[in-house]
Amino acid sequence: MKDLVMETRVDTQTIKIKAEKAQVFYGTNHAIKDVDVEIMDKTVTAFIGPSGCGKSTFLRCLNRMNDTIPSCRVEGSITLDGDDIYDARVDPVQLRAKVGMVFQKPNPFPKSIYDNVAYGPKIHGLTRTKAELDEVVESCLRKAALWNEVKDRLHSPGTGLSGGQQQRLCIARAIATSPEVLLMDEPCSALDPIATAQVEELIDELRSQFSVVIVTHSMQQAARVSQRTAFFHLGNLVEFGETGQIFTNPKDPRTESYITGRIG
Ligand SMILES: Nc1ncnc2c1ncn2[C@@H]1O[C@H](COP(=O)(O)OP(=O)(O)OP(=O)(O)O)[C@@H](O)[C@H]1O
Repeated sequence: MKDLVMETRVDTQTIKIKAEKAQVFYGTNHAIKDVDVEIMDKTVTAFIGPSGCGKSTFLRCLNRMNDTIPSCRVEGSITLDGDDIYDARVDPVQLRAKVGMVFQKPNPFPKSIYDNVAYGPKIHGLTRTKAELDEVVESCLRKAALWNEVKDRLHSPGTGLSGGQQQRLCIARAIATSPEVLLMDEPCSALDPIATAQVEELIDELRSQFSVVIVTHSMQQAARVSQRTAFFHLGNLVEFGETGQIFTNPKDPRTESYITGRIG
């Protein structure tokens, strides 16, 4: 594992998201227990841990995606730039423009490539003219490393692209609202190794602009893309620190068992 860990340093100390004593229940199932986490700006944070440990549940708390699950209840405090995201005055749609999300399975809208990216800026009124919107679409497709492959077919359906291209289109769509944080739930699990490498490269570029939080089953991927890693086990956050330390010198025996393949 050691040789895979990138020696990148966390180059900012600004906290974007802070969770304190976060709890999540699905009915009586206590899925997340007392989690305290600080997500730093311009940093990639990886959530790792065995299946069912609560990584996706906790990720979805960070932009209130769990609001859409009727049995789900969130307690504790989660703030973005110091403001409580669960405050009654917070509009979840506005929150999700600031804290965007990319899912495991690429899910482009049944619209053109152009309209997939233009959708967010349009509904949030971020551009005034067609020319401005064209610029945003082009710049997001470029940032998502997709422009050259689609520039001649912007009005073809997004669903007609390959899986890897569709995932990069979903990333372009997510960054079109200029988010401050991008949540990615196993974004490469449906992709082949080449498309995975392209998305990983993209993640590294995106962190110059905002925070990225990625759930991954691949410890190699966590080691390659993240600067900080959180290890979850049975709904608890067991250990959270710099990725190099977690993979080479874990403090908790449960983390060590997981990264050496003894649990999970
Ligand atoms: N929509 C849901 N409704 C009810 N229970 C859920 C729901 N989603 C997750 N859970 C439960 O919450 C717990 C944590 O699941 P979660 O999917 O967050 O784990 P995970 O670590 O992301 O797992 P995986 O790696 O397999 O995706 C599990 O007990 C799961 O059954």
